[in-house]
Amino acid sequence: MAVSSGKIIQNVFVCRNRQFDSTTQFAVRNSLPYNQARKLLAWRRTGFSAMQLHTLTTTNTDHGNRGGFCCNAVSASSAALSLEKVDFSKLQNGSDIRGVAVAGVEGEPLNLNEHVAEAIAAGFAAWLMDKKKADGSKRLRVSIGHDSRISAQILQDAVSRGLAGAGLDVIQYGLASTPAMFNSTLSEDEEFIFPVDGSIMITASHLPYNRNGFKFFTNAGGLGKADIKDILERAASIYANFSVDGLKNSERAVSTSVKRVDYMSVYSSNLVKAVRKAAGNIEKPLEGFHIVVDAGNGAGGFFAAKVLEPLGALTSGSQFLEPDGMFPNHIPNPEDKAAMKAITQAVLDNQADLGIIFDTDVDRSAAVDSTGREFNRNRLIALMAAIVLEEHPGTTIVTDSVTSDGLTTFIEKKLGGKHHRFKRGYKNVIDEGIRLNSVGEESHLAIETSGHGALKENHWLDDGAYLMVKVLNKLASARASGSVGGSKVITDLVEGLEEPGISIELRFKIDQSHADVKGGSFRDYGEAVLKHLENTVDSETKLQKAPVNYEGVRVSGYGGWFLLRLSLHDPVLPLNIEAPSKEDAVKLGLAVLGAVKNFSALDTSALDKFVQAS
Ligand SMILES: O=P(O)(O)OC[C@H]1O[C@H](O)[C@H](O)[C@@H](O)[C@@H]1O
Repeated sequence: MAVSSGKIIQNVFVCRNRQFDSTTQFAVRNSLPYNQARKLLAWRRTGFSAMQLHTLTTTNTDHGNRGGFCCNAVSASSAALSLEKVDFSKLQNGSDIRGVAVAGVEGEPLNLNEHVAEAIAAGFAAWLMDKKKADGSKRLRVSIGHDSRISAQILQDAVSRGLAGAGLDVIQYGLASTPAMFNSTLSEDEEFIFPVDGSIMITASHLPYNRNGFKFFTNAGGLGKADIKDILERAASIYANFSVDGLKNSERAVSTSVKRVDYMSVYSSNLVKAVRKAAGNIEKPLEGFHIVVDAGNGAGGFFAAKVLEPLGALTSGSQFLEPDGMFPNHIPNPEDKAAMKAITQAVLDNQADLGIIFDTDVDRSAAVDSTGREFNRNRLIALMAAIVLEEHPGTTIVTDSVTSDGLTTFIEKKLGGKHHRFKRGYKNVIDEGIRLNSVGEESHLAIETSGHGALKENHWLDDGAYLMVKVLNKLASARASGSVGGSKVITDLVEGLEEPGISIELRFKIDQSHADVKGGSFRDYGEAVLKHLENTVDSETKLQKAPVNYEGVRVSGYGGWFLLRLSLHDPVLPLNIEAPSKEDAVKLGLAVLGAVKNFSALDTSALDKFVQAS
């Protein structure tokens, strides 16, 4: 694909958002299709401009940057600004920022409005200038992209103001994937103004429509927890110095430093080139394959038109490619049962060779073979491990903690690799892959059951689209070597993977208002539960603690295993059980229940129900 189809589109004027009056709202709402009208209602309390609504609807109907671009403009109505007290530290979610960006959901007050977003962007700008030791002789540049959320536009404008106000150049990519944003810090093309010094993706992954957030990148990768904390602290002091008058009056001179580029075309064309190269420079290596894509109305719809079709694949029957931040069809999440059912049905209905599904911001993916067999969670890891171990015999595969025993046997006995089961959390898994290499242990793949997977060859970037490119390479090379169509080559790669009869995850909430927790931290309480469970297991002859374990308490018994651990972010103890049968799973469940029953701030009702239903 010719890169020149992208290019710089235009300078963008980024104004502060204004609330428009109810007559205008009514007029605009009545001119909208049903979905957009619902979005407008959701937005009433947050305030946004008529032009932004125009942008929103254009984005929604003009999927995947297929050539249409729209420009923000200054709206005319009066400002309605307020600066509420915000606890910035609450916006940290591990190595991401997440918050409530749309008001109206009970119990979920808005804490990520445009002013907060502007302060966070200014905080990132300050952090980046320190990091890059910018001395003012060169303007730093930052790219901004977003997924399909209804708050995307307002946050993109606010972030642009925060960056440009700090003296940085801003390049907006519009609807984009998270991995593409990281990529823009790495690849080079001055004509398209990249590499950028930093990048911001506006996304809350698969969370409900009212949430949003940010992920940050430099060419060293995604920012970690400590950097996010630093940025939020800087943002809090910047915000403390905002004043209503200052915000009203300072339409800062940012218009010259904000531009738009169709970067997704560049990124997609690189994926196309990668598949062509792997297939021996064949122009259409997927000719004859029928592949359906389910983007769940997130940002992944580009994959059908901009990757699969140029490679020759038929994509009819693909679904939910249009961005729609209300996610009306299913949650864009390859771990979600309804989402996997939807893509499986599409594969079967269309008699397709393969199905591909992405999460909202395309850093996660899963596949479905032509028989309707799902390749997510452990099976996706087995598939990727098989592909990577063919290329790098003996390499270590790093995974999260909830992977199955059968996967270890498969990687080690069948594929001849090493399985390093580490902690939950994509950043933990990726950082561990990088660390292993730095201490001399070769690792080429770090992957989570959630569908986040990163390859060393791809800069350790967790890219759902790139994982699927590796799968496409297998299809293409099978075709090149004369095999007939279909996805048998994929199915065969996981042959021999032992799968449990039953696999469940139950999540026990810790009641933070309970007298046993009050005043203390839920983490301490959770740790106490885990310690007690560990002691109980030690005295149980039928249960054995995993000899090597990095997170929580993992125990084998009754032909299966369980893992109880603290959630990375929430006051929750997730319990995973896998066993040959329901009966065995219940025995494991009862062992857990027996150990934790006296912790009355822990809600184990889901486990009670599970063991009683046996
Ligand atoms: O610990 P949990 O609550 O199960 O959450 C764990 C998950 O948290 C986030 O969503 C991360 O992006 C995932 O990489 C991680 O797997």
